[in-house]
Amino acid sequence: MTTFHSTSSAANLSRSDRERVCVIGAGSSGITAAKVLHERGLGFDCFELSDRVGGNWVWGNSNGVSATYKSLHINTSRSRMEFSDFPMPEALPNFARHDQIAAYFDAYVDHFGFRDKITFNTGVEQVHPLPRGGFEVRLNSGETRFYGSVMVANGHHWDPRMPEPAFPGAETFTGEQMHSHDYKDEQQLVGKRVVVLGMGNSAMDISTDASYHAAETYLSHRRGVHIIPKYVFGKPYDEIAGNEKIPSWVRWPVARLLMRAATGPMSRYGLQEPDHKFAQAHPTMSSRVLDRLAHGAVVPKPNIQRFDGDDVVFADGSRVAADLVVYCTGYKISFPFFDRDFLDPGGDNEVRLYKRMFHPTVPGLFFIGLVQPLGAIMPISERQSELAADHLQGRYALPEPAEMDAEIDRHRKAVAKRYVTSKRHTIQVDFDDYMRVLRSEREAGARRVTAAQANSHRVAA
Ligand SMILES: NC(=O)C1=CN([C@@H]2O[C@H](COP(=O)(O)OP(=O)(O)OC[C@H]3O[C@@H](n4cnc5c(N)ncnc54)[C@H](OP(=O)(O)O)[C@@H]3O)[C@@H](O)[C@H]2O)C=CC1
Repeated sequence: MTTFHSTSSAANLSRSDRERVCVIGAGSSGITAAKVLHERGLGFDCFELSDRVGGNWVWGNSNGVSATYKSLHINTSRSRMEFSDFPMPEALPNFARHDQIAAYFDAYVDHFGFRDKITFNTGVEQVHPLPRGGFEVRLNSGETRFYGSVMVANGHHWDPRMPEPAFPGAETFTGEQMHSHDYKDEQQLVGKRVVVLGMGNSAMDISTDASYHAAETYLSHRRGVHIIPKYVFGKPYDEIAGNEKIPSWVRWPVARLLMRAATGPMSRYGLQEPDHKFAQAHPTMSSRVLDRLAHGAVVPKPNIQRFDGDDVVFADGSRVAADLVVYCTGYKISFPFFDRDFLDPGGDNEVRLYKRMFHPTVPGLFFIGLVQPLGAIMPISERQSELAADHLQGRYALPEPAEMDAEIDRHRKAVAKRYVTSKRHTIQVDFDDYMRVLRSEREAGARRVTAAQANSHRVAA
């Protein structure tokens, strides 16, 4: 990673600039960061492209980048996704719909009273770390401001990843091709012969929608996954052994047995058997797709091999005529406001961050919610925001750069060992384990503060 040097002449920030934080985005992670800063009495501005909070969860969001579709229901249960100090209303279903979640986020902002700190309809266009510390931030209004710290919460499910390279014949395929990000409602599927590609949660939802509205639905996949039903033995699946006190070596073997009992092998549904164990991939959750496969309303197919006129040809040589191919092939991590030679996850989705949130060489640059958990992101963003705020208030100290680098390397090795090799897993974390890591890191950082204070007293004496 290269170190960026700003061209700005504003090398020194005023004291009030230095104490101020810029929060990028008012989605689920941005509002969490803003709420913590607000409660701690720290000065900040939060910038949001849209005219409202909620980011990805706002269907038809005016920011133009929400991935939400009309039928979307979250796949983490109410008790596991709610903020620690703001319970989700009990009247909500266990797996809430997008508009219920967006309303919950709206209510959170009003409950804690920081809406006036969010500047709506305003994008952050550029962030330059300054050589002597702090950041120059340019807004799409043309205004430039200076901040001591930046909390990046721009999300990582908005920049579509198309198959790379494109399948042979894609340029002459006579049907329509689109990414799941452009799927908004069932009208786009009505009466069509649809091929859905992928085995993540977008593919499950869209193939299920298609099975009710399209003429034919095919689910094409290059790798099998363990599809998890939303309820297992009458309980939301994520409540079973979901507790940060339970280590993952206990949690996952138990979960594996339960899931195996609940669904049986994936080949019974005509799908490929996974080449990995349960919890070695980002979880794919859907009770409904299993039914639709069992009903023959969704027809499983191997990966797309090529296109031929209006035919989609699959890896096993079978072919179907199709009107629409929906690529549910995931997302790129993108920071359009950073110079590429400063920070660019590129096509590989790789970002080197200490404890998945601290830039190791640029003080004051924090990333909130830049993880893909086996679980919900909101409680994680909350804990990350508390840690960043502790750091800003001098209650949490980072270790030396070499130690941060070593931790990042260790983490990358562990991710490579634990998860299936895929660009979708570069920022994967195990929810309960990571929550525990953040808790113990908070304590470790507090001890570093005490040690540094003791040291400086010794030097002064
Ligand atoms: N209901 C909900 O709450 C929903 C949540 N989500 C979340 O949004 C995020 C994004 O999900 P999603 O959009 O499904 O994307 P994912 O990244 O999770 O999944 C992408 C899928 O596409 C496959 N793929 C990628 N590239 C290719 C290729 N070139 N050829 C063939 N297959 C390919 C991947 O296979 P491989 O594994 O081999 O790389 C994987 O099966 C996830 O965190 C998900 O949980 C999404 C939809 C609904």
